[in-house]
Amino acid sequence: MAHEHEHEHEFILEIPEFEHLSYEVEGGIALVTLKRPEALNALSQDLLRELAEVAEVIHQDPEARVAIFTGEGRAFAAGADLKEIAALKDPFAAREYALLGQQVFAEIAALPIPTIAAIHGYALGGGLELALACDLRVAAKGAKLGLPEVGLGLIPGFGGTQRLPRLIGRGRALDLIFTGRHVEAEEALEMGLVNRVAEDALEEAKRLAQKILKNAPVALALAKESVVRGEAMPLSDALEIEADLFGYAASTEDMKEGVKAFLEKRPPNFKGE
Ligand SMILES: C/C=C/C(=O)SCCNC(=O)CCNC(=O)[C@H](O)C(C)(C)COP(=O)(O)OP(=O)(O)OC[C@H]1O[C@@H](n2cnc3c(N)ncnc32)[C@H](O)[C@@H]1OP(=O)(O)O
Repeated sequence: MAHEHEHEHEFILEIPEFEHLSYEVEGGIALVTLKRPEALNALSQDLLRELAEVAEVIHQDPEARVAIFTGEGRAFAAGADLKEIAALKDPFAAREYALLGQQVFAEIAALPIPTIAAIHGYALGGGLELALACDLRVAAKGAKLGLPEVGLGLIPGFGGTQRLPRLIGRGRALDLIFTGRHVEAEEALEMGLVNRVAEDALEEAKRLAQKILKNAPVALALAKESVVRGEAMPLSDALEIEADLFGYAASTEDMKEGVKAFLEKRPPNFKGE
């Protein structure tokens, strides 16, 4: 233990060797790129497990202040891997499969930093469900989003029946779930399914991340925590949490700096403390 003690100020982040995705961080932005372009980034169990690992890396990486999820090739992700779904032996195996996807996406949804899905090409089924586990969605013009599962005799099983109605309302969600239709970026924007539409989704997601990065890091984490925890509670309890987290935010050095900078008519210099 003495040895560990000597190095207590050194923190070495171990990044696993990923096979089906890549992870890089630049200027506070963590970029996760799905890398199964030959299958339109279909979410195999191996890829899902790597997504869980990368969520853990993001959690631990002090350099990662906003995360963007994107896909290599011509799609964000065309859903769960249908070859693997075809091989599921019985309802129990299929239930485990849904639970795996749900757990992985729950870990992404619970990340303490803002997350953005940069969607181009297709975000279908599990691919859209991954995007729904992110805080924000940016779509490229021409992108197609949908939950086509009922056309395969399935239902959305990686959180789609829960996160979609919470995001866009029950009526609009059931329209997409019952018809399985693909909505284009512009319609997705109208229904509140995406936050922004641009020529280049990744560039726009990076611009959005830059705007977010100007703000106080602890405040961002607390704001997200308040929204996420509040969703699962009655309003009166959730408001209490909001007040507690507001109290916490008000005790940070960044709050002092933010208010001081405003009064001195200069941009703030936040330290994340
Ligand atoms: C709980 C979650 C459940 C689910 O997510 S269920 C799955 C929901 N998703 C879907 O149903 C979408 C399936 N994919 C498609 O409908 C089509 O693709 C597209 C409309 C997205 C694109 O069509 P096109 O441009 O003609 O490309 P292509 O030749 O179909 O796809 C290129 C390669 O990608 C493979 N692929 C696409 N989606 C999946 C998938 N979801 N699972 C496994 N493989 C997939 C194909 O098979 C093919 O591969 P090869 O070149 O070897 O024929």
